[in-house]
Amino acid sequence: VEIGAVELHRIGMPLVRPFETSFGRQTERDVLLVRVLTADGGEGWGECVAMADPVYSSEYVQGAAEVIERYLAPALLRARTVRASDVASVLDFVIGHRMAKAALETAVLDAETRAAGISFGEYFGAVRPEVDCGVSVGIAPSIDALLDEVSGYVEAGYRRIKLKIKPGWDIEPVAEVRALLGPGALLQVDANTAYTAEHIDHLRQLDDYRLLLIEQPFIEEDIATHVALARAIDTRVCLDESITSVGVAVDAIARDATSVINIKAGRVGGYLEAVRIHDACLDRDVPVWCGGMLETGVGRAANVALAGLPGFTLPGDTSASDRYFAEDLTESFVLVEGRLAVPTGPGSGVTVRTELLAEWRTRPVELLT
Ligand SMILES: O=C(O)CCC(=O)N[C@@H](C(=O)O)c1ccccc1
Repeated sequence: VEIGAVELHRIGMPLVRPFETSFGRQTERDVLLVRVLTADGGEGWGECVAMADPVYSSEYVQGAAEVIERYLAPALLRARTVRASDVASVLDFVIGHRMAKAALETAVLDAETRAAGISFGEYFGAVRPEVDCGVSVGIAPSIDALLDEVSGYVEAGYRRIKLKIKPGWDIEPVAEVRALLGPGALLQVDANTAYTAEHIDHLRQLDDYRLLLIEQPFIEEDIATHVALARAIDTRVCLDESITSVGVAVDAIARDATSVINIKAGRVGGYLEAVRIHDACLDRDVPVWCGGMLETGVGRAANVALAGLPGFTLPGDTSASDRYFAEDLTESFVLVEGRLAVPTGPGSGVTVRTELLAEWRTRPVELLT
């Protein structure tokens, strides 16, 4: 596509309930959206998944907006005519800033596929018309509150429960939820790097609860301790924050640090790298699932399309819109028998509701040409 201009949109969306993890408590999303305008009047949208503060990764929304304004959008505008598959190389003079780059690449991909009349699912190689959905459950104020929230999600039909854990909130919540769900239900935990090597013996207790996996117990850079844990426990070790590219994924698998991977397009620089990680994992019989970053329908649509690929054999954090938002920025994603349908329309297949964009805006639109 020929890039005419890039717009940065910033909106605030309250969460229907606080979302607590080992790195903090969130009550709203500060969302940065990128809109690419093509010379022939087309458009494409991309959602930046960076959080308001650099507590999950080093990226944060205001930083992403600035690196797009100052470096990434000018480079894309200078390149003028690009395919989505060119964007990573146009932007690779900037080190890191993967979530910012992913938003731009996705906007170009959306514009390109809309113009070509093909869906993200077709472009990525999705093989299923709908995907099994899991749900991520935050750290709760009490065990009773946790069990209430989990019961609601079971009622809603979610096919997998993921519990956030941290030292002091792990074995008991897992034991109580396992008792509530029964022995066969799909259950996993996510530590978001909250543990250290000293906790390996403690984490061994998780083997009593038939978990699908334990996600990212240690810090992003510490592959060796994930290897030590994988040797010490039966529960599969899954990486999230550590996996920033296909090269890192292949290395972590080769070192037996992980045997299942959470793929988040924003974390790895975009959906094209996400598909490359999927393909590498498929070749190595490593199952993958689609992670989430509380996306609006813009990012959610792309995640659901990605989750349609053959190697996504575990339910992802691809929840319905109402898991996080009273109202979505696009058409709502509604769970049907614990599944979401892969959008079939051109591009992402969803439409940004411009009246809500205007209503929820927290900053003036930035037009970059
Ligand atoms: O369902 C979702 O979109 C959220 C799933 C989830 O738990 N995301 C976590 C994570 O660590 O994977 C997260 C949330 C917010 C910010 C960073 C990470």
